[in-house]
Amino acid sequence: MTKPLVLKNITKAYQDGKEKRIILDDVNLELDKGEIIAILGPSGSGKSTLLSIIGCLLSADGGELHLDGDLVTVKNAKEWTKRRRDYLGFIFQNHHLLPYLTIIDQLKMVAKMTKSSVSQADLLALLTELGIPDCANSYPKDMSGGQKQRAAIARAFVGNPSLILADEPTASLDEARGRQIAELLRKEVKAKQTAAILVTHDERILDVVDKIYRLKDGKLVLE
Ligand SMILES: Nc1ncnc2c1ncn2[C@@H]1O[C@H](COP(=O)(O)OP(=O)(O)OP(=O)(O)O)[C@@H](O)[C@H]1O
Repeated sequence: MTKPLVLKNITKAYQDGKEKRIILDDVNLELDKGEIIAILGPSGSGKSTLLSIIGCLLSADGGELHLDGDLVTVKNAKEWTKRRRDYLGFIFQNHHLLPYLTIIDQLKMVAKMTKSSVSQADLLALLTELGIPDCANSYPKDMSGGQKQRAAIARAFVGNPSLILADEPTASLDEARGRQIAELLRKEVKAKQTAAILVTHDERILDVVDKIYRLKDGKLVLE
């Protein structure tokens, strides 16, 4: 079975004055379809760096990144954009919704960009699954933080990506809403058999994930 993500011996270092600081030191990771994992680690441990490499936003110094069986070697930005569109969905700490489009129009735009043949009814069904059918024609400014994050999850799933990358998706929400968002994410991952990586400091949501990894001293370790 093709895995949504395989990382082999990923390395990354940054120049710090005259010194080279190793941030990722032979990181290996595999995800199966329908698997949701969390990556924890103290501030500065390299979580964003790792997520950026997986998200085709930053090149590794060494190692291999395979998305859905496709080896991503090209450093050409056009190829990266295509990889992001074909394989990935992103969820950020602060929703990143467009202020000037209604939610349904934002979903339609992603459907068009990813060339996926979803109907308006499919998109409305997705919003219903996420508990915000009434927000279809709303603008982000008229929605609560939790509703916006639900819309951001919906947007990440449009186009059926094989892997969702979520960077601190609950950080801007209170405990109850944070949990609801994490549980919804898990439900969608399982229903759609997408894989997902949650980078988080939020230890309260760790029971929704299948596996917990910690990034420490450049190494990714399974708990
Ligand atoms: N472009 C860069 N040039 C030099 N150093 C960098 C660069 N980007 C990140 N770093 C350093 O690499 C280390 C890892 O940063 P990264 O942002 O990946 O950590 P993080 O675990 O995501 O932290 P946080 O939880 O605070 O977001 C940090 O020490 C940071 O200062």
